[in-house]
Amino acid sequence: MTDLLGTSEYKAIAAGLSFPTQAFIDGGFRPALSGKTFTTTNPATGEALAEIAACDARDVDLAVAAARAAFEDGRWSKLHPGERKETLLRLAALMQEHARDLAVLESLDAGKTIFDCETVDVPETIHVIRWHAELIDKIYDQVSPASASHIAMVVREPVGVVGLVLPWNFPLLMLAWKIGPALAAGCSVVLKPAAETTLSTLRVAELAAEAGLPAGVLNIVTGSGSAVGEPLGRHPDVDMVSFTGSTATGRRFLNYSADSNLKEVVLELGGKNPCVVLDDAEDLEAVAAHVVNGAFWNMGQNCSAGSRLIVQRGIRDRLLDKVRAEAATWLVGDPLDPAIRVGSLVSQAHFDKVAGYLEAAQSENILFGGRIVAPGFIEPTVVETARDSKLAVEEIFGPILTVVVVDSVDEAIAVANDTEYGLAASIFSANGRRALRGARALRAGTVTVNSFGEGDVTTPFGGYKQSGFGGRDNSIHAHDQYTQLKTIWIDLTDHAAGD
Ligand SMILES: NC(=O)C1=CN([C@@H]2O[C@H](COP(=O)(O)OP(=O)(O)OC[C@H]3O[C@@H](n4cnc5c(N)ncnc54)[C@H](O)[C@@H]3O)[C@@H](O)[C@H]2O)C=CC1
Ligand code: BAL
Repeated sequence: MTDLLGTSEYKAIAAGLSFPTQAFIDGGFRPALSGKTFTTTNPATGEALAEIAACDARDVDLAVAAARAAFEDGRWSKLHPGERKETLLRLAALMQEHARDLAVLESLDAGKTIFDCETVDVPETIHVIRWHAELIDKIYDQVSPASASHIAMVVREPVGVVGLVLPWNFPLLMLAWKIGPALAAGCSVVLKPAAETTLSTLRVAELAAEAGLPAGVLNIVTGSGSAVGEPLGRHPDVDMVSFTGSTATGRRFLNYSADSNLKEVVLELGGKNPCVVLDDAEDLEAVAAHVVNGAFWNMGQNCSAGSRLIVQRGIRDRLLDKVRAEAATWLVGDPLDPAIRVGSLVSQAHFDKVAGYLEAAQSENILFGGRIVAPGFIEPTVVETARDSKLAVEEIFGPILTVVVVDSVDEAIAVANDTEYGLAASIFSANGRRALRGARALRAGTVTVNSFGEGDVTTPFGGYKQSGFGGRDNSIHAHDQYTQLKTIWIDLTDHAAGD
């Protein structure tokens, strides 16, 4: 467990941080070709943090060309997997060396709590990079069950130049989920961070160069979705795109692919994830802790947030008492105070969106919270509502938990599945068979039983329905995104000898 510092010590670190602000292309930092920049701010204070290169399609072209050259000459793609592993392990070690600075940078740029950055985001990011590095020299190719006169091999090859487009809610962790398997597999990367949260990504690029990652293998193009994300999605020399973000933008990437070179597309999208608590659930304090963590962790800005509590009537009152008591312990405030669990929403625009839902909640049955604490800061809010209300149906991506009361297990499952999304779900019951039947019936990529979570790096993560498309992040299955299967069929017949 990380030893946390005091707020004043974190503020001192923040004041002394230095980090790159330009795009990282072909092994070096450079301004946007247009010379333009955009301002990134600390959403908790509104203060400007840095001016960052505002790239456009011409910078994307440069980055893709650098990535293609690196891929084709094999400076990374053709290395022995063990050599790629060593470089990625050096990167992980450098990130560990600079873990505290990375945590503070992440907190400043995203409004995330230093508690989460120190205890989850940064350590988990390092773990994920290490895990994929360690995996890559332990994956074997296959030989098929062909006849004695043939050998048929099924080999994995890196897919080529990959475009990775990141969201702002877990900037470092999503970076690791994507570059970990992509680089381990031997791909070259052109990565676009979310404009709101670019700084930690650029710092990792700097560390990757220090770790010995060859030039051109990891390129970071900074800027907006329309100026950088779209040209990357449409680029004819990008072989695949892996995207995490909203369902609306994910849909665009399918169009970009269809309109350009039919690049492969993997989408990890939104969610409105049900947390089902049945009448026979036990240890309601623990259940409430999971419910509150699921709903309010990272200010609810989590695609797998357990944002819909579906509770059986018989347990409603007792559970909600515990939920209220637990939510009251989640203090809202300065993200650099390690006692704080709810920091700032990521941006003014996102705050405005969530505040709109909070406004809608005022005409419902608010059971806890319901207030704006300060610009950017919304207190954890629990609101009972009809199953088909806007609050219960739409992805809010903020600290607002809806509660829907049901009368039976069947109704609970039906309400849980009555959504266009299917990313994650939880079910709480002391009856093992009932819980497992529920887990099988819930239409979601990850279902947790008697807990909230999204698994770890060892288990695949991705969605059913409009929560996902084309592949999975995490686990050995993440490597399927970044590799092609090639069949090599060898005829052993010696025609000259007649056998
Ligand atoms: N599934 C998830 O993890 C996330 C879901 N969201 C949801 O999306 C909502 C909107 O947030 P946004 O930041 O606007 O998400 P977004 O999906 O638009 O942004 C994600 C990434 O896509 C890029 N992008 C945006 N427009 C693009 C375009 N036209 N072409 C190519 N790339 C583009 C962005 O710059 C960013 O890097 C949130 O309120 C939340 O509901 C947001 C972030 C993460
Ligand atoms: N929870 C990890 C994936 C995401 O929220 O974007």
